[in-house]
Amino acid sequence: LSTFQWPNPQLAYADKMLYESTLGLLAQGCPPRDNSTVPAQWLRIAYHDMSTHDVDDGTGGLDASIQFELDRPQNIGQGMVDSLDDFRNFVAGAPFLGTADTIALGAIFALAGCGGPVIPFSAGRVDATEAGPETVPEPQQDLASHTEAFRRQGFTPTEMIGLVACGHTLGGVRQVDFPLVVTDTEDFLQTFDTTTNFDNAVVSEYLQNTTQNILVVGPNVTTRSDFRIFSSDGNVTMQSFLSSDTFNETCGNLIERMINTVPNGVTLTQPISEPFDYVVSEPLFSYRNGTMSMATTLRIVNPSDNPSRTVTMLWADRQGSSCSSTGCTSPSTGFVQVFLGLIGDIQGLTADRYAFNATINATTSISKFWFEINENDGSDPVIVDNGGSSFAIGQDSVFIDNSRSEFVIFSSSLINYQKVVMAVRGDASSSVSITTFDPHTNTSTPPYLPTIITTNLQVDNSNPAEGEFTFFTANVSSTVTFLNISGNIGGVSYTQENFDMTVVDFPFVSISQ
Ligand code: HEM
Repeated sequence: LSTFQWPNPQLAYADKMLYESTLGLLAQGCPPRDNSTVPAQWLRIAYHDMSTHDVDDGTGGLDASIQFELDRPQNIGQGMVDSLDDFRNFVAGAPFLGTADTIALGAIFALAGCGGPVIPFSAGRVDATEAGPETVPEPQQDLASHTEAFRRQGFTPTEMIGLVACGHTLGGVRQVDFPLVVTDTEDFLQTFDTTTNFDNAVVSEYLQNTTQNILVVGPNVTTRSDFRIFSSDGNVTMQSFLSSDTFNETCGNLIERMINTVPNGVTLTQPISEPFDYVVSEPLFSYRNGTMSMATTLRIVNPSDNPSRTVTMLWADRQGSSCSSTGCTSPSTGFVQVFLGLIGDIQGLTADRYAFNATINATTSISKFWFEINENDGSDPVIVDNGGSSFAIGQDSVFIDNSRSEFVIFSSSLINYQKVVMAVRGDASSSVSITTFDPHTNTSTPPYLPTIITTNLQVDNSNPAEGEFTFFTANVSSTVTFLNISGNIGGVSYTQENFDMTVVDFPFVSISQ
């Protein structure tokens, strides 16, 4: 079983972006853009970003420093900006999954979208805050410079041949950006091979001398860098790539290493090569009239087609008094099919997401929950209990009230925001603050840097105190993805880290203005 110990917001979110973000769909079918293809642009930016790595001192690598390097001739091209726009528009960044991780995801989707190998995804890259060295190889440089550049990036001369052939199976060279390479001004883009897909045509056409690859046969001999690299070992490596299995396997391995090349000290997560079997979403609490409710969901991968299946949430209270030893139970309120995106489609995987909305006595509350999946066919029910420890609710004294909070929309403009209402088990002398992570900056050009703001909440006059609870509030941007909560009630501190705002279900409130 592919699983992890909950809570692990980083692994859960990495799985979600790999399997449930819409980014992959932009690469599906290897679609055209700017005379090239979307995946070609995504693969090129991944290589250029990684090119800053230096094995000798362990600096640079895939770190999104490309965002600060776009004015360099080596990084010229509309594809760079378009790719960064795709990444920010189709993957909502998180404190533990930033632009560098998204560039890595882009490379994975690029290969998969064009029929190439599926490579595993590890998250955990750290976004740079400044430019790296100017170390992207350029076509006019000689073989010795390229061999040294790849050595510094961590690749042998043979791996250099592989990496360049694997990269140059997609896309081509644009005339406007490289007029000294593509001299015919009628030629918008000179593709590296005659197929759009990720395949070894770049190799076979080169070996058959039919290639139109401008970096092999271009009019400018100085910029025939692919020729110099491909032929550097007497074509031995290129010959081996005539086997598409060898080509695909080598490319998968080399590009996986390429996207996992990070500065020393950066630790990547375990590689995700299949969706986690059971993923639980952020529990969402509400309090009203002496009763708490908790909504959550459970994603189940590859469920059999069984209409008799029942999925039940069970939980234990905080004192052990109101629930029997087997726990309180709440049946699923329904399920939806989850589309596991480009990669799930290739892997032939499906998933269902079961929803729960448990009604909980606010005084006895909840300490942990777990699930039972019963196929009702005589087989033993499956217990999903986080490896035996259940899914623990750390504290129930300070929580975002999902039904009192609001998603506020001004009908006259595009501006909207979220009114966060925090339920605090204490009086108005309590204090509570949130630190919000918003992956969006107010700029329309890279670098796209996150905004992190700490806000003290105020007593919410529109939600008067009720039962043991006082309500506090603050408005946050509509694009906040995660937040940390820190409260103090009568001198006792309560915290919750990485509350997932991307799954909240705040009621919509429209304000006409
Ligand atoms: C000596 C090494 C390399 C040189 C000199 C080189 C040079 C170039 C040049 C001049 C272009 C044209 C860019 C444009 O017009 O937008 C290009 C495109 C491209 N390169 Fe490389 N490259 C090298 C290595 C790599 C590697 C290692 C990869 C990835 C593994 C890669 C992936 C790509 C891709 C996918 C494109 C097509 C981009 C598009 O069509 O939008 N390149 N390369």
